[in-house]
Amino acid sequence: MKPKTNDTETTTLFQTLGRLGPFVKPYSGRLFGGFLSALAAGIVSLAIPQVMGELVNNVLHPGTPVSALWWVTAVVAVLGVLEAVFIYLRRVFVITPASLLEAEMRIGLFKHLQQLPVSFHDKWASGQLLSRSMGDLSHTRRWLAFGAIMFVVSGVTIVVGLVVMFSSSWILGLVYLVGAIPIMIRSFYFRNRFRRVSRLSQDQAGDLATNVEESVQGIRVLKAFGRGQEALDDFEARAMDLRETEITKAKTIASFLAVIVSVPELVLGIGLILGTWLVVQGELTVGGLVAFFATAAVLARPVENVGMLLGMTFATKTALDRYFDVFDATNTIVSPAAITASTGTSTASTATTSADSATAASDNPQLGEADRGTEAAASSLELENVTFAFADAPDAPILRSVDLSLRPGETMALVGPTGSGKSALCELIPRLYDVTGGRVLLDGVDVRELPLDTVRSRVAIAFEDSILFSSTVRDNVLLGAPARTDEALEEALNVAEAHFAKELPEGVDTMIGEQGLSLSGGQRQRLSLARTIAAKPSVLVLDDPLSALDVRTEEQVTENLRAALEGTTTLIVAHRPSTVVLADRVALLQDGTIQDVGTHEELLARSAAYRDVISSFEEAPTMEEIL
Ligand SMILES: Nc1ncnc2c1ncn2[C@@H]1O[C@H](COP(=O)(O)OP(=O)(O)OP(=O)(O)O)[C@@H](O)[C@H]1O
Repeated sequence: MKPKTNDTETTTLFQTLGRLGPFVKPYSGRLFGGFLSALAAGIVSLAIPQVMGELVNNVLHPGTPVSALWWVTAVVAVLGVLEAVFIYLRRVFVITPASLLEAEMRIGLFKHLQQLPVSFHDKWASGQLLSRSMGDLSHTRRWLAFGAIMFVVSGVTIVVGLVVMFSSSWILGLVYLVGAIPIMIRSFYFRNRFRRVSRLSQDQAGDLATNVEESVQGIRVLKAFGRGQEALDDFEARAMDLRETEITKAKTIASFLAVIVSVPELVLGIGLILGTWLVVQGELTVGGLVAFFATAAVLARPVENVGMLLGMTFATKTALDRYFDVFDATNTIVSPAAITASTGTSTASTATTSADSATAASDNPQLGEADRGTEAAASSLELENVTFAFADAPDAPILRSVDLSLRPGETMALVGPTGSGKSALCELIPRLYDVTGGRVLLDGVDVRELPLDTVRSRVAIAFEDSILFSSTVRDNVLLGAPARTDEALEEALNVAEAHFAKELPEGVDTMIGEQGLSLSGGQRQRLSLARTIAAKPSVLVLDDPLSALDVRTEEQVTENLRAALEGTTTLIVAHRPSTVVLADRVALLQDGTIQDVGTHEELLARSAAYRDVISSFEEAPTMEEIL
């Protein structure tokens, strides 16, 4: 089960929000402009009650000329318009930076996800990554564009409003301030509760996204096995869990709002009684009392907003924690620092850096040359005492003391029982995983000591599960090709026996993949193989990429490969005797280690284990055919 949640809180609110600093810095000018506009709008709204107090004290009495009334009204109207203008300016200032920041953080996360090793993706559910790069960042944008600024402005408005109240009557100001005590106590409990429930809801939303993704991807299986109802029940249970959490969240906010709204109302009632008494005692003017109430009315909105904004701020902290959970995941498969610096590849340092081997790589003209864009000569490939264990099972190595040596241009078949670690071995070569012991050597140099770009351009791998992207046949096949020419495309399609691509409605420009034409398993495999061939690697790793082809086509493809990739070092996982026969040598992988290496005939003659594996092959030919 992939980890989905991280309930442990390791950072405070300010630490998490502080991490937005570098992202916000380029836009600090505009955001500050937005803050000033919002502040100005708050201050102007507070000035209106003062003008009204003036109106009551100095204008509204018998004998005042009507022109004075007009004058005061005009001032109030101008202040109202000014407030509206400042609110408009706040939006204008913040909308661009907030949306740009959201886009940049999203792109940054995607880039990081691309760089993170396969072992990271083994552990993380895709729905969690989706919700973190979409929903959580939208939340952050909304908070930055509105929540953060309004939170500060509301706070400032409340403080300024209190000062104004104190200046007209310290007793009334004190009553209003005392009312803040239950609000502060409630805020404390609200903060803790809301933080937990908000994290739970965002994690559950991620799980739900995973569920939708898996159900859509596996729709055929669900339908074929009549398991639609179970899938629906499972989805419904998760959706209802999320609903429960959302309700708890809403109740948490509602109970906080109940305090935050009712306490000021209560304070206002007490203020009315006290204020009237103060007016009767001659200690407060009627205008002062009116100004107090008008100020309290202006403050009602910011006080009410503080609850909602506090909730939004904590939800944003959770969203950012979830974002940084992924963003902070360290990339363990990187280029050595010394070579990175000279090639300009942007990666972190690596534990496997060695100055000697960096020199070895740059001294070796074959390995030191630029990567994509050149057709590489064959390389030798060696696995030297290799041990490998997956990160989630470090004490149960899949591969132990594996020694294997392929000469430049040699084709070696790798056979072994299912689950013996053939795919794991293949994935060590282009560093999709790193060995946990021993070394993988390309032309005598440890792959961990070569720039990652070099390794990935020298080694091309085709998987059994052929992944095609929503794009044209041309783009899919030429994905890693040094030359994106028609000739390269034609050659790759021919070798992979993928002539069908030219017969598609729009030929090689037909859209395929999830958003395009559906292809059969064998067609997908052939295009995936063509993609590997078009990459013109010096080491070709074929992890059973022909399994969906019929025997004749597979034989044809294997023959084509031998002719077209003459001089390319090839390691091919084989499940059919026809593939094995065409290889120069065969390696038998069993119980996590290489048991024997030799020609097909040699192994047949001397290895009972090999004969067992061969006879278990689905399409096992007769002994006469084999010999
Ligand atoms: N991410 C992972 N974490 C832990 N164990 C894994 C992981 N991926 C694969 N395994 C286990 O490693 C072992 C070797 O798997 P691998 O896919 O390399 O076998 P294989 O020889 O290619 O099998 P097949 O012939 O069926 O394709 C299996 O027992 C598998 O369950």
